[in-house]
Amino acid sequence: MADIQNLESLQTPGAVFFIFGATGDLARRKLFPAIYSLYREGKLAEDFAVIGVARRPRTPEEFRDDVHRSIQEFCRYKVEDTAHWTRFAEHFSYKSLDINNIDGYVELRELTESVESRFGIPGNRMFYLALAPELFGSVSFNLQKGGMLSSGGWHRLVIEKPFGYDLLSAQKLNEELNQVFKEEEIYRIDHYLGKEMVQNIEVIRFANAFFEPLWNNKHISNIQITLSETVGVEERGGYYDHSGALRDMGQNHMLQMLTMIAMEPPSRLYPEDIRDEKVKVLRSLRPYATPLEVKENVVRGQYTEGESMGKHLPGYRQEDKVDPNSNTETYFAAKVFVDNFRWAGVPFYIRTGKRLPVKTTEVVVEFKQMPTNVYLGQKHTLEPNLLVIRVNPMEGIYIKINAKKPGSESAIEPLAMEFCQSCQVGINSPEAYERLIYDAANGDSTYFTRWDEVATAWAFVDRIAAAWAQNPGDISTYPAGSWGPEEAAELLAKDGFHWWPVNGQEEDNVIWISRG
Ligand SMILES: NC(=O)C1=CN([C@@H]2O[C@H](COP(=O)(O)OP(=O)(O)OC[C@H]3O[C@@H](n4cnc5c(N)ncnc54)[C@H](OP(=O)(O)O)[C@@H]3O)[C@@H](O)[C@H]2O)C=CC1
Ligand SMILES: O=C1O[C@H](COP(=O)(O)O)[C@@H](O)[C@H](O)[C@H]1O
Repeated sequence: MADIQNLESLQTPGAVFFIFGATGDLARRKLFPAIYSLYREGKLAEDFAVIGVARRPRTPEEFRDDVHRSIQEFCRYKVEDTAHWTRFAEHFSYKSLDINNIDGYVELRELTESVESRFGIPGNRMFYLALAPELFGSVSFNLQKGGMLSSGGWHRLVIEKPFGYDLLSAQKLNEELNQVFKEEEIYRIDHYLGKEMVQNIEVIRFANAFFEPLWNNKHISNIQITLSETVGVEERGGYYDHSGALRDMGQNHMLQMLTMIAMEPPSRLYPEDIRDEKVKVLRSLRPYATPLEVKENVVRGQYTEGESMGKHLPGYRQEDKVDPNSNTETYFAAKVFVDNFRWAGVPFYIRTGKRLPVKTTEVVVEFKQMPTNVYLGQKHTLEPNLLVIRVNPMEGIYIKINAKKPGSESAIEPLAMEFCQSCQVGINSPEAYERLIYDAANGDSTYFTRWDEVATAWAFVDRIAAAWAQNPGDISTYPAGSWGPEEAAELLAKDGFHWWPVNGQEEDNVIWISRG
């Protein structure tokens, strides 16, 4: 394993990065731009190579043109210097190959060995599978059979979500992968774990003496996690209609964020120590015992036609490649409990959905009210204190406190003290995929999901999915461009809470003090 204490100063070790699915959407929008950003920042050593693999024929020049276009469109750095571009692009090769056909792997091995000898790469190979999950098993088996795993260096498999459709299919997939790769060689991507502010949750919690003593059920009344999107299903209707919001966002990104908020401090910052703490949280999630409990605690919804920013939006059932009678949820909200000493009795409210009014990822930690309100006589109700962690698109944190209105005798007003990281750091903030590719190349698995995390998350989610499957038509609707079904507000109202506004849509009465 790399010396993870010194990662910030490391260049990646010499390696070949294989991108299986190199003609696909993920490679174009995320992977090529991430590799280019790492190169621009000097984080990739010169002894690297990228081999793109997919069925479509491409000459090396055509492939490099694809990469160039993707960078110009999606990367935070643009290509400006031709000589610099040529030096970067010469590291890229392409192999047209049907993953299921073993014959092509002989040529792939020959190409790999010639590239390794040209750039002096010591046999380290990282296989990034930007492919449909049905192909994961076949490709890993054929990599072994085709002699791609017998070079002298390390071999790592990076795989995209979804990791299975439920616990059973995930177990089957994992068994297939384990026939070829050891657990420590498998890097399961959850790109939310690569986001700056998701990683910052750990620092905010474990590097600030005034949060940790309050971070428990004695002082926190509830926690809200929102992952809202304005987009619909775009071109991914075929995949999404089979998946739905619970599997697409809930099983992975939402529960991973919850673990970062709820985990105990690890004794050391080694990957396995952190992952041990995260899996303990997942094991402590209170399972819904009956379909009735699911109904009472989990809201599901599907968007109908609506409007956003003056634009008419179609309903989900009218989207491309979606069944016109589909009951797939495009929204869910849930009340979740973490049954351990720290969190007993504190509800975690989580929600995600497509076609909501704003794109945002935010965590709101709401603190308990003061034991008594000494200002009640002066007719002041006190707002609860909040800590808000903004993950996306705004990055930063703010705390909301009550303060005396300057100049008045007794008026109290809520005051938000904000650090806006995205305002300060802006364009230099690394994209999630940059960080994750960099970490995988350096052998740091901290921000990848371990098998027991994936399995435990599926076990929790499967109960919800099974209850829904008993009554598929029992789904609420919400107009596209709204905040989801009304039942989601009732979920909190029953407990005396409400969803706090997100993404800068704060209440008018708050005074802002910002740095950034
Ligand atoms: N796109 C995104 O934003 C995200 C995607 N993901 C996941 O990433 C993975 C890839 O997604 P995405 O890029 O959108 O998918 P695409 O459908 O756009 O791309 C799939 C790629 O797989 C290649 N491919 C398909 N079958 C074969 C085969 N038999 N042999 C060789 N290559 C093959 C295709 O190339 P060709 O047709 O030339 O063979 C293409 O390059 C999926 O698991 C998805 O769930 C996860 C999060 C976000
Ligand atoms: O994994 C996924 O994430 C995206 C949202 O990611 P973000 O980084 O833009 O917040 C979501 O649109 C997609 O459906 C899902 O598969």
